[in-house]
Amino acid sequence: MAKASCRRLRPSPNSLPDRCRKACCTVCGRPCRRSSRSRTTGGVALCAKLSALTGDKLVTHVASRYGGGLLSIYEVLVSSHLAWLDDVRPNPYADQLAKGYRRLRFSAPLEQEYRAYALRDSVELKRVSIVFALFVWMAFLMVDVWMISAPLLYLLLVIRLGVAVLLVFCGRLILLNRHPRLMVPLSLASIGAMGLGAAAIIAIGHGQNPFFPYEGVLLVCIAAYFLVGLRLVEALAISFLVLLAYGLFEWLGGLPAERLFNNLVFLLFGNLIGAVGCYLLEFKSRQHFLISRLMRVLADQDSLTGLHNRRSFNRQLARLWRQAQREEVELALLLCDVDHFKAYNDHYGHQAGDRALQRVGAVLSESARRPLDMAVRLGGEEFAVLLYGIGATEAHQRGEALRQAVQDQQLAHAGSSTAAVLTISVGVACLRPQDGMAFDLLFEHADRALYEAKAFGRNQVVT
Ligand SMILES: Nc1nc2c(ncn2[C@@H]2O[C@H](COP(=O)(O)OP(=O)(O)OP(=O)(O)O)[C@@H](O)[C@H]2O)c(=O)[nH]1
Repeated sequence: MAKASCRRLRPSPNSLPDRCRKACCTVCGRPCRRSSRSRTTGGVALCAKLSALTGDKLVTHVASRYGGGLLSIYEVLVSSHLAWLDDVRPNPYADQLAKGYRRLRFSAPLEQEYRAYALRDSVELKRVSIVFALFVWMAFLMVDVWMISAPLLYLLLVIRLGVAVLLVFCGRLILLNRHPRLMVPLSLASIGAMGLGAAAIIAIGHGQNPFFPYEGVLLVCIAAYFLVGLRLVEALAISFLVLLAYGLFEWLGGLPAERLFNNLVFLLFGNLIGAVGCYLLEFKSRQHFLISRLMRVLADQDSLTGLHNRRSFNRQLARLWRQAQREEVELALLLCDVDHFKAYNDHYGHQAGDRALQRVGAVLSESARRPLDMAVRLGGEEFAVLLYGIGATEAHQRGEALRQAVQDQQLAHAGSSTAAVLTISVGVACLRPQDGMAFDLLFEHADRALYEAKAFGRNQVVT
């Protein structure tokens, strides 16, 4: 029944009611394996038969059986490889991976982050390339001397040396890397200068020697696609400008139309190959960025609550300890332990226990919203909140607010001898880091306070 209405309502899968979405494969419309949740969050639903196939077999099957275009095959392959992403969402990197980026563009904040990453990632490439470019540019001087004679040669030498001076200027700034924002404009200026210079030299050279090689223009374009770490759109723009200049200069220089046409066709196809390669490189670079960032987040995150895990906490505590010492401010640590949690598990079951921990985690995460604060699940039913630049009195108040907020969640706890609802005990410690003081001390103080809070009857804050 669901399948029949589904077929009738096609071709707009997104307008289908949830039951129908759940029932239909994106490719063939047959009942699928994946849930409506994963379908609506960007994954591609697959019928049982398609899900059983992998790799080449899957492509062949889709293409031959259903006549699907390149787009469908791409979606089927990408979605089947990234099906695991549903387990770690919501997360901006996972969301973007699942959504795709065929147009080589992420959503706004991620796009900025990627560009900064790509810039840092390509600094070394840019440095090597600019030196290499200068070397090759000057090596072509031999071709000029060999194929062109004076007085035209002098004009070529002026252009070649002029471009070389510009390359040295840009190269120096690129090697120093004092102004990261200038790296892309400097790369574009270097490529542009070489492209326009080469186009002018070739057009002038053809005036005297029709065999003067024009392929140097293509070398410059290939450098734009592969050697300077430009994004595809930047490489395409500068290459287009270089080709335009080449066509214009040759036309002004009087190159026969048939030869100009042949040369341009060759250069265009060379650029096409470069652009496809550059697209694939950028696609992979973006994928690497998303996956590596996602892995970093997952490695530092507690999978149940989404809070920081112990590893992330240890690293951050050591870092903040040093910073607090430099800035001469206090660090506060609130150690929180859920009261009678074993009894909660025993009474309501492990799944309910997990949900309760998630609720406690959400309350804690609300209390650590400033950039240098952090909420952590240390393990089991033990949590911590690290607060930067906060004194003992305020830290105690924050602990009390936390305890109250957890109690206000009103999670019934029939197995507790402390209260009718789930509660936490909080141990608070506050220290101003000094020379020779280890950050373990903060932890020890908070642990002792927590022990006292438990010993004095639980559901309370001890500083
Ligand atoms: N549901 C669930 N339970 C967990 C998890 N991690 C640890 N636990 C349970 O948490 C319980 C902790 O028990 P205890 O260490 O005895 O602490 P408690 O019962 O809270 O006693 P007090 O701290 O003295 O109030 C154990 O039963 C663990 O199985 C988890 O991820 N999910």
